[in-house]
Amino acid sequence: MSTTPGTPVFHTSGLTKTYLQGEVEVHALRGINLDLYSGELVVMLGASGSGKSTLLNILGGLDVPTSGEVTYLDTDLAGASDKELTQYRRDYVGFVFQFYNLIPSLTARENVIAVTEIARNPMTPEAALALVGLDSRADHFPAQLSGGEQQRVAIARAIAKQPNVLLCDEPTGALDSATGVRVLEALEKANRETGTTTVIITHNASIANMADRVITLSDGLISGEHRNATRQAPHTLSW
Ligand SMILES: Nc1ncnc2c1ncn2[C@@H]1O[C@H](COP(=O)(O)OP(=O)(O)OP(=O)(O)O)[C@@H](O)[C@H]1O
Repeated sequence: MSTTPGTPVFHTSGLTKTYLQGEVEVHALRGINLDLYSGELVVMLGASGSGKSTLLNILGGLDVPTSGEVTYLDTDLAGASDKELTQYRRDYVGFVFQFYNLIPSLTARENVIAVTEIARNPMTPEAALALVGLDSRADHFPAQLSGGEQQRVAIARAIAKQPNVLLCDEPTGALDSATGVRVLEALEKANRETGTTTVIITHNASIANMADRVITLSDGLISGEHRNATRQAPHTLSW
């Protein structure tokens, strides 16, 4: 299955990000021109330091660019205030990070509820946990779950508010291949069943075949882009 491009959700043009480390300027992004489309699953590849996290953080409203344009639908993310970015993240964006950031004293269900309580249009915590195959573990605490299961709870938490976009930064980075595949299956299913525009960043090229589209970053620039004819099921991937 492969989606055809629909409406652009994100648009960037000439996007740059420069960090100052002491006296030294680090050019993390050096002119990114990119459109991301509604409902697509994009894998973003690139070596360590190529700018993947910086780009994802700007798309997710966690950081702002140094120059250039970045819009989410009609919202200008480059010129938004902190308050507007907070609202944007709360209403539209789900994040999944390499380390799961679950609250250890809360069960899986309660970790999801922490988000659904403040969301505008959430699914039930049970539905979110069922989507990642963990409905039977809802009353378990993070310490009673494996790394892969904890990451799936983190995915349930991210998708429970039904975000328009799901941004995943190395979601399998801390996991072995078999466990990572189950996490990718949960992300693929969430994308397919909820239509959330999904970006997965990784340095692991094996993951690219599950995407509608693959974008490669090198040294702060897009160095490659291709569309897969079909999306390969995550269970066929290994590394
Ligand atoms: N807060 C910061 N302050 C200074 N430099 C930074 C900061 N964040 C990122 N950088 C630098 O910007 C460049 C791009 O970093 P970024 O984390 O976006 O790359 P990445 O492709 O996600 O790498 P990795 O795969 O290792 O996470 C790197 O040279 C990094 O050291």
